[in-house]
Amino acid sequence: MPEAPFSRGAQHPPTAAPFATAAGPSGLLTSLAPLLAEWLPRQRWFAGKGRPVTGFALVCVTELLPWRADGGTPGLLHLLVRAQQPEPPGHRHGSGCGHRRGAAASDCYQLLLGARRTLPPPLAPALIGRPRGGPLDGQTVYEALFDPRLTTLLLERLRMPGRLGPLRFVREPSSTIPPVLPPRLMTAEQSNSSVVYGDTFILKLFRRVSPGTNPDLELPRALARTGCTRVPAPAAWFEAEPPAEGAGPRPEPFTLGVLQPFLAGSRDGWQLALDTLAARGDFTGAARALGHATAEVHLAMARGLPTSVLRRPQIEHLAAAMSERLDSAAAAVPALQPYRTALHGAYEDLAALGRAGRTWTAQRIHGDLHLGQALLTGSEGGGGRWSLIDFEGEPSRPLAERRRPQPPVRDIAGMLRSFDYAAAVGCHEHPQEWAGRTRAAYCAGYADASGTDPRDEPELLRAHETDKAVYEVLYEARHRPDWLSVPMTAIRRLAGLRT
Ligand SMILES: Nc1ncnc2c1ncn2[C@@H]1O[C@H](COP(=O)(O)OP(=O)(O)O)[C@@H](O)[C@H]1O
Ligand SMILES: O=P(O)(O)O[C@H]1O[C@H](CO)[C@@H](O[C@H]2O[C@H](CO)[C@@H](O)[C@H](O)[C@H]2O)[C@H](O)[C@H]1O
Repeated sequence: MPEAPFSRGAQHPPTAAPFATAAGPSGLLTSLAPLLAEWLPRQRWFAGKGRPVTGFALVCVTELLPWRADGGTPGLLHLLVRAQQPEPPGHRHGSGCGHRRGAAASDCYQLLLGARRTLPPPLAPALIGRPRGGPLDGQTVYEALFDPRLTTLLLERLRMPGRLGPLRFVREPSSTIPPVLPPRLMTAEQSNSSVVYGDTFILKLFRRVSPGTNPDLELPRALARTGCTRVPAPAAWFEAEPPAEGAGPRPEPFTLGVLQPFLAGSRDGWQLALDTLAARGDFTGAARALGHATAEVHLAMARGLPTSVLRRPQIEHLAAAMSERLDSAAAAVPALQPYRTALHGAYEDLAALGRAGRTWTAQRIHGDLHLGQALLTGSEGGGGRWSLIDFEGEPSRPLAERRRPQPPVRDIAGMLRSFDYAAAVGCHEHPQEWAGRTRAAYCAGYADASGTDPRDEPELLRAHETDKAVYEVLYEARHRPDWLSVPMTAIRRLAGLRT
């Protein structure tokens, strides 16, 4: 792929004036490639772990801040690059984020690179390397999100929207973003990267990106329009409109980052559950309130976005997709093999209900709901309030699939799986009992607010729980092999075997 145009930005925060564009610098990618090949696979958010990176292709590059050769000021480069890798073993269908050619795949990543002559000591952990040749020769290149000067500039871009080369910065007209908010990079384990500004806003930068609006922008905006206050409403965002690749059509814009209010002092449900377990406390009140909050968000999504009815063909298709995911996961994680037949049974039961004339409503859902996606502000005993975040869906699923209406029980199954995880990781002496009590409270809270008790549809719930546990097996095998036993215990239970 030829190097894409290199867009030069203004040195100061954007104005409404158009930005100048210069021709692309030759040798940029060539000089960065060996450094990125070493650095990228080490990042928590790199999705292609375990497979070599065989090359890079530039999708677009934008100079957000020009660097000075004498090292006077840092520079900031925004890149979208495709990392070329062989397909993973047992791969059936793509992530939807990348291109595929033969047995090769290439996911597109968003990179923000700082460039300075020398790195001050506090930025040492951000080092990527020193390119040889190319326009960055003589500079030190680093992860820009560690540098408060550069993350401040990003906020400025969002505060005063406009275009810069392929990038478009948008602010919700009703939102006010103050000019000076000290930034700090979040250090939590994440699938993306987030910067908190003065405890007022949080900017999430998507790392693996694909054409089309990210549901983590689309759904919170739609929920805000319905008046639902359970989800922080986007205040600003930015996207890229990269040039067409080859003779193909111009891709849809890629959502790159979303700024939303920061829920200061909040605690996430995962930490809260573990703390409660450690203190041998009761989590059922919190779970009930969380079920209530989940139902409120589901009702708002059903009001504000299209819904559909799942009849026999759609139910059979849903069951077949689950079966396919199971086969694909079992090819990648052999530990699943002994349980395949029994697990397929859950999907067959679902398909049988479809054949018998059962129908369900599908709607937009969260898509990857677990305790870590629920934030409690205030104390749960003293009138605390749950909010839900991170509507991106399961990161490894194709974007089109994540944006499709689905049965809301999919989210409920996700949260029920999370109670299982908490009981296992929190070392409860009777994990299944604790998880059972917590599940019952959550479902009861959901039923109170929605009038629908998920336990009344056992086949639907079991099929979704099984699908989620299979996803988790793959997720843990790739990201946290030490935790593989947690979803594997559930797999054995769901397959009807003793744990
Ligand atoms: N609006 C918010 N207010 C407070 N903390 C937040 C907010 N949004 C996200 N966080 C924190 O950032 C973490 C990562 O956010 P998340 O959207 O889940 O990113 P990722 O998709 O990278 O996992 C969350 O677990 C939470 O601790
Ligand atoms: O929060 P993300 O969008 O990055 O979601 C991914 O990572 C999650 C782990 O951080 C993973 O969740 C799994 O582990 C959780 C405990 O750490 C547990 O509460 C969840 O139930 C379990 O699924 C999630 O699956 C993955 O998509």
